[in-house]
Amino acid sequence: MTSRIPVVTAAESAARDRAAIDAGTPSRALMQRAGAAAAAEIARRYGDRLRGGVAVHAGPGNNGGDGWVVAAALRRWGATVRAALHGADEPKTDDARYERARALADGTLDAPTGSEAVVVDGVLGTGARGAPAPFAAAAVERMHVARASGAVVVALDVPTGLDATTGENFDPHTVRADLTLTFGTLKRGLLVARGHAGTIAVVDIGLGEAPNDVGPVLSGAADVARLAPALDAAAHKGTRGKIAIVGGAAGMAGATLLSAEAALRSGAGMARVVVAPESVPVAQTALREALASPWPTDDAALAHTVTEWADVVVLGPGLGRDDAARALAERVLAAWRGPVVLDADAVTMFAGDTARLGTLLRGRPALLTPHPLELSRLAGLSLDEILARRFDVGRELAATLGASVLLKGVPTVISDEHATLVSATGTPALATAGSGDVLTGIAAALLVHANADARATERGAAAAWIHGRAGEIATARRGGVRGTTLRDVLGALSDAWRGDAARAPYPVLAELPAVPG
Ligand SMILES: NC(=O)C1=CN([C@@H]2O[C@H](COP(=O)(O)OP(=O)(O)OC[C@H]3O[C@@H](n4cnc5c(N)ncnc54)[C@H](OP(=O)(O)O)[C@@H]3O)[C@@H](O)[C@H]2O)[C@@H](O)CC1
Ligand SMILES: Nc1ncnc2c1ncn2[C@@H]1O[C@H](COP(=O)(O)OP(=O)(O)O)[C@@H](O)[C@H]1O
Ligand SMILES: [K+]
Repeated sequence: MTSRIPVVTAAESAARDRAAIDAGTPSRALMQRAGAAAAAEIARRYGDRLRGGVAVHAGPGNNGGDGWVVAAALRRWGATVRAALHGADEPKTDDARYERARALADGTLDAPTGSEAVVVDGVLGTGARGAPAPFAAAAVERMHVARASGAVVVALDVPTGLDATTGENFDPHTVRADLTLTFGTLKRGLLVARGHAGTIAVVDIGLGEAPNDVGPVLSGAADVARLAPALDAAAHKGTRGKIAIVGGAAGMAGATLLSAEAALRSGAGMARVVVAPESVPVAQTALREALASPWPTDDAALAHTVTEWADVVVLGPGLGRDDAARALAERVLAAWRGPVVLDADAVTMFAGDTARLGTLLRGRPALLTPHPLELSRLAGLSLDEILARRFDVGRELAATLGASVLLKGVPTVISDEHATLVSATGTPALATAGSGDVLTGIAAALLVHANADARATERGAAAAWIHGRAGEIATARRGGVRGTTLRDVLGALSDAWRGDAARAPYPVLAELPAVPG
């Protein structure tokens, strides 16, 4: 059973299939495993609905082949199955032709009527190129109509009309699935286009252990549990770690406070916000658990409030980007040589100056947590380029900086020279101002609290996972995204840390919930 779940492009997916075939598993066996596992998952999840009939829409390639295996299996198990082949009179691959013939050997399959309670999308998978041709667009339209009248739509491998590599969609010619059963690997596009994929389940088809390369792999609850051990029974506030958060220009103290509270709710023993003098009184009143100090004006104050006090320093929340802020950031980074998290303004202020930032950061655990616009400014690349290369761009920059780069978004990608981790938890409830500050605080706590040999990249990935999971829990409690605030997310951190998310049984290797609107 695979433990590392690679997050792949369409080409990488095909290459992994080919490697398994070259290693001795016939392609037909892979197709049969994919189809059989998909049929079993459909029966397990939608057993009650099977009485309402199943429609299978098959395309001309191997994605259609998977569909014929599903059709045959569900019919054997007693469901009324109807099926249609789209785009050809005969499937175009040997395996798909064989599986269609096998499905029809049990008796003809009528064409779908549109009244079936379960619809299976086997029209296009990883072999799709560009916008769906008219035959595929017509099949997608039929699936939209069925879903609008109450059917559940299950996509095999990838929803038709979704680019498996980029997540680009061709709406209205892209399937909106309730469930996507994806085979052996997790396709990048599914993580970008969560709204189209529905629940995503990665199903084992026996491709074998993933190659141990630097390609992206999915982070999950098990990784967090492995990384962050329980707190010591004899812990005191000193051993639980002290986090100094430097930021909070006038009117922006809240950013540091959100970080501080998130750090305290993630295991840290003490948090100190180091803010503009006028922000000190408000910080003290707003978060009684935190210490508050003004920005240091001399070395003694810097030592007292930051360098000789902290275990981890966060730089950036609400810091501002003027000359004074840059001077403060340089002073802190030069005097403090321990673990740092750089966020927001502290990232942006080094725009076009990555060499200087690399000099300041090298030789210690360092995590940058930019959102795509911040990374675009820092790296001097367009926002479109960052988004198009979101799975790779952080690794390249990390090499220049000697630091880990956590690129926020849907999904979040955390990388250094040696590894790329992908965290795919969260809901749009997190898309509000201050959300990044909460993540920063969690990450800071994890720079103290984690197994000693864990790299900053792994700690950052765990932080992103916890942040997103807290967002999911808060959203579920509020019954939707609207009405959920960061206060709810902070309140859900304790449950996120318990990590008790139910795990789907084998052959599901990983499951990502449908994202609520
Ligand atoms: N490889 C394996 O061992 C395994 C693969 N598996 C399964 O196979 C899937 C990949 O199969 P695949 O490579 O046959 O591609 P697939 O997605 O069926 O599409 C190709 C067909 O669609 C056509 N087509 C292309 N673009 C189009 C468009 N825009 N609009 C309309 N048509 C378009 C294209 O036409 P052509 O370019 O040839 O003219 C061709 O006929 C994969 O997702 C998984 O489900 C599993 O069984 C596990 C083992
Ligand atoms: N739709 C979404 N689904 C999941 N996570 C999201 C979504 N929108 C935002 N997030 C997460 O919320 C955080 C937002 O951070 P950021 O953009 O820095 O916000 P801010 O600067 O306002 O604090 C990131 O961790 C991001 O991944
Ligand atoms: K499909």
